[in-house]
Amino acid sequence: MSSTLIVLNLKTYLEGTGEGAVKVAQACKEVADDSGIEIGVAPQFCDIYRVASQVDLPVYSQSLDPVGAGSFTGHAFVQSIKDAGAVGTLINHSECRLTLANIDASITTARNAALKTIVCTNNVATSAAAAALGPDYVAVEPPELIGSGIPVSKADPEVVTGSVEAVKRINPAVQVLCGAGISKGEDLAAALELGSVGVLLASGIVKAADPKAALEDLVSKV
Ligand SMILES: O=C[C@H](O)COP(=O)(O)O
Repeated sequence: MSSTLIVLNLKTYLEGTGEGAVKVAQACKEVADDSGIEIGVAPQFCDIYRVASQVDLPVYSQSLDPVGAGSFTGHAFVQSIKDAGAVGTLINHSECRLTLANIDASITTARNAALKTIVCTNNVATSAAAAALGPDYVAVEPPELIGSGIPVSKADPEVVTGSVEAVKRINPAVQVLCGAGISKGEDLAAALELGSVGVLLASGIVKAADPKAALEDLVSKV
């Protein structure tokens, strides 16, 4: 496997019993095996167990709550997420934003459970702030480009290079992903050219008529 990382966020695009998530995850696994590029998938909470137990690929939670075992209701409990088979979690996605204090607490909670952490950010300043909290990855995504089909690597390359530079300056151990509008091989190649180590993406693959073909195109230029 190369050090490039692709994380496919299924958001709430797939309705039904979770079979759709398993099918997309299986396509990710096949393309990862063929390309040698690590591909992870972030399904709905309730599909983590189904996906992780049926497909041998890294599964991420779409978020988690910084609560321990005990008197907490309606929270995404880290130990349940881990026991369901997740290896990591997104934190502070643009569609599930947290306060800075809760981002910090979520990173600590995930790290204590040995889950990888991907903190999403919306600009260079928040990438710098996130890097100071020491996650494994910062994933910079301008919200206006999310789901737009317009790749961040073309529309706003400076937010990627600026985040890479800021993160490196603040905490060189943190790696940078980028996302928003990424769907094609040229988008991933451009993202890597800009200094990120991979991409966080969703609609371009999940909503494609043939997600496996879309994934094959995504990795075709690396
Ligand atoms: O989590 C994924 C990002 O929000 C990007 O979404 P998108 O690929 O649909 O633009």
